[in-house]
Amino acid sequence: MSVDNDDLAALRQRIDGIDDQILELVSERARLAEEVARAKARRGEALKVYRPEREAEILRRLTEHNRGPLTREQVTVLFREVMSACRALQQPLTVAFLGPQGTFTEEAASKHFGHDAGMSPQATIGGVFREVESGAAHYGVVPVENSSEGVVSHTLDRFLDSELAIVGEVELRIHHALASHAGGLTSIDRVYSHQQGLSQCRAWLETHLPQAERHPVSSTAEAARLAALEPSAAAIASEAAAERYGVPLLQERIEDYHGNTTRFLVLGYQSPPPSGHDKTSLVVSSANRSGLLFQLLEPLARNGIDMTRIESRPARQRGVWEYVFFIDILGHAEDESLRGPLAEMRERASLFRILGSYPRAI
Ligand SMILES: O=C(O)C(=O)C[C@]1(C(=O)O)C=C[C@@H](O)C=C1
Repeated sequence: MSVDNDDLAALRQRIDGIDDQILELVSERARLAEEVARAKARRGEALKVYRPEREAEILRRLTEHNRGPLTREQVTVLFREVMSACRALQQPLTVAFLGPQGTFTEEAASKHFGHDAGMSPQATIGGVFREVESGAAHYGVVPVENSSEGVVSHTLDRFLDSELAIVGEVELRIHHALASHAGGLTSIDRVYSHQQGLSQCRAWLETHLPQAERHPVSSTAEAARLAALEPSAAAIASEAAAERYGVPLLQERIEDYHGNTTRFLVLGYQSPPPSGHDKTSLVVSSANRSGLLFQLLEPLARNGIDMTRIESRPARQRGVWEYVFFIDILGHAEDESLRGPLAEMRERASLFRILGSYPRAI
């Protein structure tokens, strides 16, 4: 054996030793998680297996301690999977998401809950809400906004007639690929995607596929399924969806904006306690008079509360030209700094509902 081979064998032997230690430690951690489940049962909290604030705290601590060479993202993925397995030992969770399989929402749900959660694809955003409302799923994941295309209004509207709370958020970098059996761009006569996919790649399409018809469909995964059936069609979808439906990639990363990111909400019946890095989502409205919005927001401005988003939507049941405002602010509703301003807002509003306080996306 050469010296090089000796080196390699020695290094692999050390890796084997470390893997044995990791296995030993991960097993010990899993046994402790089982003990945590028994402790929760003794306190009458058996059903509260998933603790978003605790998971966020663990991930924050570990990424702060991380000295490399693994990146923050890699450490987060590893430990999310460890927690996912430990959670599944306590109770298998079912997570409804906007399907079908292969959507970006599925990717967001897996990113957040890991691969040991049971995933239940739903055809519509309303379907995801219904699955959680009926108890068929423990949690739901739906898209709420995209950095280049703005709000997913159907998600916001659905909160107006649902008791569900927001228990978490997930941010996912969205990379679109063009997938087709056509072999080359010039043979493509139609492009399928979700409306958001078509919009997020508008400039690319105008430059590279001006001749092709755009066909919006229910999801990017459905687009990949259709492109698999029609040789002269292409799909704008994730690489994972193209692979799932066996459609070759013609071009990767065709999104117009490099930082293209979608934010998803995790829905459930739970109010996570403060984690130290939280966000609060509210829906507010008031009688339609001048200065309404200023009046509602003034307590936030006066107390230096950061507002990260505001959307207005027609109030529907409340009357024509009446609006509700969906507002996100930094902090937890139980934080001392937020209690006063929120109480003042509540007094000024005719509709005031906290949709949830939850750990900020990691
Ligand atoms: O600390 C808890 O409450 C646990 O159940 C343990 C644990 C973990 O694996 O660390 C698992 C699930 C929860 O979502 C949070 C953390």
